[in-house]
Amino acid sequence: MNPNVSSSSTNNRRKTISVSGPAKYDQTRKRIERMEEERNERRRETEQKKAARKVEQAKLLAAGNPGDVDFIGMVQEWRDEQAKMHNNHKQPHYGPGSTDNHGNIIVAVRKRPMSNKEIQKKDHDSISCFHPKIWVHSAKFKVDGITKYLTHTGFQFDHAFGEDSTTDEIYMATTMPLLDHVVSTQGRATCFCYGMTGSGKTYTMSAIQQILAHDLYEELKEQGIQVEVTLAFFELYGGFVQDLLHDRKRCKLLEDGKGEVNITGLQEVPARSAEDFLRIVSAGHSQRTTHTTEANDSSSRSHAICQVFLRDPSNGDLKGKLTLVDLAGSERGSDTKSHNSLRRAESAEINTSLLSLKECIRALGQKNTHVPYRGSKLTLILKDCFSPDSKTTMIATVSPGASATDHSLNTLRYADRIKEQRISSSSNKRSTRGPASRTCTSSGPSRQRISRILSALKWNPNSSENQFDIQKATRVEEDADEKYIAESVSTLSGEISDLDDDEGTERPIKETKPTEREESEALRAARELFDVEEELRDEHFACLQDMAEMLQEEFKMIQDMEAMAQASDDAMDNYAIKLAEYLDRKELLIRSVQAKFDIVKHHREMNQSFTRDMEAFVQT
Ligand SMILES: Nc1ncnc2c1ncn2[C@@H]1O[C@H](COP(=O)(O)OP(=O)(O)OP(=O)(O)O)[C@@H](O)[C@H]1O
Repeated sequence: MNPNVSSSSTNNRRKTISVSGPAKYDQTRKRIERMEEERNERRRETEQKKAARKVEQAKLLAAGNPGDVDFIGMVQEWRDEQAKMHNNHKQPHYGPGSTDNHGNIIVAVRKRPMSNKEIQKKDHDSISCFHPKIWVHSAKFKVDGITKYLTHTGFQFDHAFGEDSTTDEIYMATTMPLLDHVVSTQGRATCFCYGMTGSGKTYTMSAIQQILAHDLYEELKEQGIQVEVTLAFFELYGGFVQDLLHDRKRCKLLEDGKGEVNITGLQEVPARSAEDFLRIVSAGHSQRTTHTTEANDSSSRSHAICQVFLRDPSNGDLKGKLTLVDLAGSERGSDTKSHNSLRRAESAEINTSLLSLKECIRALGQKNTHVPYRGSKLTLILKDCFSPDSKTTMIATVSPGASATDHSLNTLRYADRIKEQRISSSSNKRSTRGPASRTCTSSGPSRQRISRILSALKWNPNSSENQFDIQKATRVEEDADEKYIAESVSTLSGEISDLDDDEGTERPIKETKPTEREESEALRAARELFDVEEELRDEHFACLQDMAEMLQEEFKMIQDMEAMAQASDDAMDNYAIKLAEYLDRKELLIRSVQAKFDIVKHHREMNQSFTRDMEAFVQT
């Protein structure tokens, strides 16, 4: 025993030891017990999850959808969350009462249901539609290679239709406005269906044609318009125009001295009734060129163009023209690897024409005076569809399967680029909004017409789920004019006050203030420069994205070519065909950036001259 330590302190310490020893032990024991409990809890949870997963898997199997249960669960969870915030495409976004003003271009997307083939291949639905948005869910694995997660890429269009949407709804939102334009203004309008092969273009376009056939004659009768309806139906296949209504007779594409494009040999067929119309169109469809592709057993490898002419019965003068274009399915380079050289050349031509079409519609949306319609035969044929007073609808169709997400993303990006430009151009033109947009906002189909088309829909008008109410719609139609005027006045005053605010910050010295007109012109030039610079940046960015994508595909193409070189003498030929396609696409992309760059250059020069004038003004 240490003599320096008193017995009392030793006792105290003993006491402490004897107290803290069992307490500490107790604590440790409790912690171990808690850990064990937690582990058991985790095990129970895992077991429960496994059991639930099994039940879920069995349910999916019974429902004929044996896809990846984890990804399906994640997508469902995400949808449940979103459903709280969004509506499906239930409300009318067309007709009387619609406040949508989509201008000259309407961009819509349609997702088709999963096909039996996809279900058998254990694919799962990876696209969610909540009008006007659509999301593509990409299934990913973390670096550990086990943990699954999803990425969600969203797009917004004028209309987004899910697998439950009927073609009647799609018709009313996308094609009916075109028919109205053609019938009531004797104008021109075009409806395109675009998407990857097997995504539902032909399905959608055929159904639109069915409804259109009835609506057209009813509409002409209702409005008391006397015209002769004639149809031309042809396909553009491998660069050749073939008349589908006359045994696929080859026609010549000619451009006369005035720049008018004519298809010589193409014959119009009179369609005196809806039944006539349908019979002719169905005969045309049966003549289309189809082949089996990786993605579709019966893939249309041509662009099918159905032209509906309204002609003056006395002299044949054109009184309106509606063009319906079922575009050939887009395929990516990697999809064409198992094709022979002819099929690959076919795909290359299709892709080039689709790229060129995108550039033309974008130019139209931007109200560009130069539309690059010479980029392909397709756009050359459709030259008159790109006139400034024409209306255009683009329906992008997507397949829902997870195995098609890359394609779906491509399709949506394509459609988005068209819309993106349209939005920026319409916002540029905000201050010039006038009577033209008034027609779109306030006038719509008659009450009878809405009920006629609605009666074809599967909706029950009495159901509380259907927020479409004919009574209400008619009331809104009556109020629309007044509302339009009020809206216009308030928008205009908003714009004027915006301008005033900006001008306030620009005024440096009171005495040297330029006149109001000169100042607002300088401001407008500055705003326009800002807008076009932004457009150039967007264009450049999108071009780089496309180029980066192409770069990857080209690397793959070279690898494929090298691998094939040992097996086939065709390898170099195929490589050359694909390379030509890539070079064409790049040229188009560069041209579109160059065009934007030239516009910016022009605006910068204008702006500098304004600045010089303003400085000179200040100095005097
Ligand atoms: N909305 C839909 N509802 C039900 N089935 C659909 C729908 N859309 C497409 N399908 C079916 O999917 C298959 C492929 O459709 P479709 O032939 O229209 O595709 P596509 O895009 O025209 O293909 P391609 O470009 O290869 O010709 C068809 O069997 C069609 O019946």
